[in-house]
Amino acid sequence: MRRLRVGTRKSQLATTQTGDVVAALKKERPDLDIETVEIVTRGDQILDVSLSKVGGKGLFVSEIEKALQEGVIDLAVHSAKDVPAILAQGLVIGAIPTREDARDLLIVKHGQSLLELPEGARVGTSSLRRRAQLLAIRPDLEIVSLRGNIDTRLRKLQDLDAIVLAAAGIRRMGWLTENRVSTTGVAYEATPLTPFECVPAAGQGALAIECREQDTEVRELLAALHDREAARCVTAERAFLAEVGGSCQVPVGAYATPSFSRLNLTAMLADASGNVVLRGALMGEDARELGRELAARMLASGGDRLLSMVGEV
Ligand SMILES: NCc1[nH]cc(CCC(=O)O)c1CC(=O)O
Repeated sequence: MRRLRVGTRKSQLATTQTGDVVAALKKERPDLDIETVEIVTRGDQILDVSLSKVGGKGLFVSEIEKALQEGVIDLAVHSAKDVPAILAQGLVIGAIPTREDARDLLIVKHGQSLLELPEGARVGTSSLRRRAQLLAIRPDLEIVSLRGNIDTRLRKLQDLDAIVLAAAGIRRMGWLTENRVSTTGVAYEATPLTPFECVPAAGQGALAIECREQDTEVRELLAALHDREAARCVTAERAFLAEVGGSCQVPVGAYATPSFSRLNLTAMLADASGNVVLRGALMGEDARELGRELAARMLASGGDRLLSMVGEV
């Protein structure tokens, strides 16, 4: 086996996640020579503009995909929710490891729940999906744009009443114990938002390891890290996303859970103000088909009009 080069973004979360995957690979194959290659993406460089304005989450992934295509790296570890619905030419998701908590976490400065936050409280998030769903429950909130890595965002809570982050990232960093988020010098109370309050983003909480389609050696190696159940759920969610044409310019959520041999998929489409939140749920056997079918039904029952309004917000 040749030497393996693993690509990662440079953020603390990305390098931690990549470190976990590299450790798992080394355990599987102690003989491998594995090198980590840090790649600075445009998404990491442009921090002063909201993602929905600069072209979406693909910005975190496209440079890394190029490095894969060119053979500069052999595999890349992504947060599954940052991976666009359609991959670059010649690339595949070689493995989806066991999923972490998929929920969003409301992290509050003074320990209240979403319903207890004071009138007009300032809540930081740049995600249109989170914004719409928070405003649907609490229209009085002032949603403040918040970008940067999760460590940066946690620091910005200093000037706000609450922020929303994915539970998975905080947990993987080792900063979440019970309902408490603590990192250097700060500790805050946190409450998970249920998927009924806030449908998570497609793939949230899961990692996606991308590689070249033709690279059978790497694909065989990655099969050892694959979690079939997590992959089925993420596949259904991503099929929904692909069908609605979603990037993070659209408030869209999709979350699947296994239910015996079937999957239960819940999805959400909204306008950015949270005035209209369309939810749907469907069960099915085939993950891809389920995602497509729920998307088709929700688009047909008003979702298509919601999506066409998004540019106007
Ligand atoms: N877009 C940034 C991003 N990509 C993945 C995660 C969290 C970890 C995950 O969902 O696996 C985050 C931060 C956040 O939304 O809080």
